[in-house]
Amino acid sequence: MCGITAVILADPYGSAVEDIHNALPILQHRGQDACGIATCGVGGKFYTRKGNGLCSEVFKTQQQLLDLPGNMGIGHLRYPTAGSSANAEAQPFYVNSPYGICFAHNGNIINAPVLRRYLDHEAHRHVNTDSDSELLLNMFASTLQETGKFRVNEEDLFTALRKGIYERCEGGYACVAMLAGFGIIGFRDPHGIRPLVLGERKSSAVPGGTDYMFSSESVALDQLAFTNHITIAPGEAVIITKGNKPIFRQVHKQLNYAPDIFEYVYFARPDSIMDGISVYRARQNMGLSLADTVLQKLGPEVVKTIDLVIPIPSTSEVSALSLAQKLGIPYCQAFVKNRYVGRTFIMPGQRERQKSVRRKLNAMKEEFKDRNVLLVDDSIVRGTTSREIVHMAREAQAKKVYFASCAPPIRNAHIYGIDLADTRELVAFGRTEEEIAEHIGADAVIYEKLPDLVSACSSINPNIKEFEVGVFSGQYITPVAEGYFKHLEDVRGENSRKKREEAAITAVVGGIASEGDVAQVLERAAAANGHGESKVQSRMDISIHNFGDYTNGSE
Ligand SMILES: O=P(O)(O)OC[C@H]1O[C@H](OP(=O)(O)OP(=O)(O)O)[C@H](O)[C@@H]1O
Ligand SMILES: NC(=O)CC[C@H](N)C(=O)O
Ligand SMILES: [Mg+2]
Repeated sequence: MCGITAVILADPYGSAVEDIHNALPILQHRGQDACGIATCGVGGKFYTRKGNGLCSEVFKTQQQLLDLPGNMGIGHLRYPTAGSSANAEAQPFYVNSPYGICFAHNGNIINAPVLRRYLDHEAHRHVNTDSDSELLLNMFASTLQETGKFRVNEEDLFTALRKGIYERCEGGYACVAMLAGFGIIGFRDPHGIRPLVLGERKSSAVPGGTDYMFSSESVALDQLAFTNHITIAPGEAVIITKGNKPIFRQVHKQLNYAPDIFEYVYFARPDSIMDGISVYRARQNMGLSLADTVLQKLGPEVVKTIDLVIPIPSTSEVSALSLAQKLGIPYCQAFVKNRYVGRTFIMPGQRERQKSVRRKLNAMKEEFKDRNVLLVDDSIVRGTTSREIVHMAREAQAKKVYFASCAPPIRNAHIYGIDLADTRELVAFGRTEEEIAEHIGADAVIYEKLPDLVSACSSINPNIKEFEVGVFSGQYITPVAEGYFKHLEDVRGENSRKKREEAAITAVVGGIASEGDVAQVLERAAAANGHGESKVQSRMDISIHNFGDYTNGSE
């Protein structure tokens, strides 16, 4: 998941960067690695600022915003799922031909190697990075180029989207684009895997004029006073040109409407409505059904002995409260979160994630001491949080520690938006529930059942009958080409090799380690790469040598 937004103001002299810059922190939970804004000013000139870091780190001064003039623009927050986390892969991307296009993407393309080959061998376009988003942009640009026209119109754009993207690119995508001097575009994949919503606001400068904003989540529209939210349908594209009303077009026939259920579990903010489903209500429902499963699995006698239901801040708080209410057990926020530490799961690097759990959460000992506690989290993915948290509860002298997850066991890769090198990173991979409990140190682990999770969401909007649940079931909504998982592993392996080498060079140059040490550690790390537990050993070796955190998701 990443966060995307695009704005076009009715006022030709207005400044779109203000709204975009205000929207990005609201969507920050969708991507913490990189951030960027591109605007289009007088004469169709683009202005861009982007780079690695949070929004507040990339945009530090007022001048940096003043340097982005123009009444339309697009913004992006990145959580890398393809390519690397290099600065060069921060979005929006830009191509100068045809017409000048800026582009931002949320999602993951699963036939990237095919597209890359096509762009190189047949379309002869230069693709500068390993990002799948840059491929999408070039597929669009290359097809648009085929019109050979001096100036394009909306029809040409819809056709280029259909031929260049919908018919050739596979995976999950919600995108915004901006054509120099022309307008903005928003579109969504034919399954509606990734979200996109449009809102409008009365212009404060032009009587009768309307400003428009696309956003990954409705919460950004709410907070910036954009109303009349319209969910972009799967396979639908919307073009908004300067001073005009949006043109909606079903560019590709809607395949099965299957939003990614993980948006409701973890990605999205609770105060967003996605595909007509309130994330808050969906999480409440998850808590209610999980309460039933806890009762079934532990039995009423054990449940009676539980003193407290404790959420793992922040995402699980809504579900944990409804679970506690249903079981009639007191709810206690016994883990306190440091509000200045970001989301742990979407951080790059296992070492960073582990350190962050302890920096982010503190257990109030008085609440745990001599009590039986039921900890509730939205999901257990790598087990980084749950393992650490259970230890913290034990250190605080809890008696029994049960752990409940609002999502079922995750045993498969998430191919449309979670950065995982390989399924062996998943704590549930190849483990039974008992083994997972043992691994994280809990007395028992209770998981939501998949049909319960689906109905927690679909009961709110019965028009959405299907969800992308591949991460739980292994059955993905789009066909997955043979060799795709191997390709993912190779790309991530290659990235972490590069990072290892960079870290080693830095260590030698900085006098932290000798060349001999480095060679030895690199050799061991390379040999261990991809072989389960032995990776941990190599990671420890490297951290002993203080090379910094070179790991990028895959290790
Ligand atoms: O099993 P794991 O690999 O640890 O991943 C799952 C955890 O990561 C997420 O929390 P995160 O800290 O990212 O965000 P939050 O504050 O929104 O809960 C999620 O809410 C779980 O707590
Ligand atoms: N999380 C996302 O949506 C990522 C978008 C794109 N695949 C990237 O890695 O930059
Ligand atoms: Mg969490």
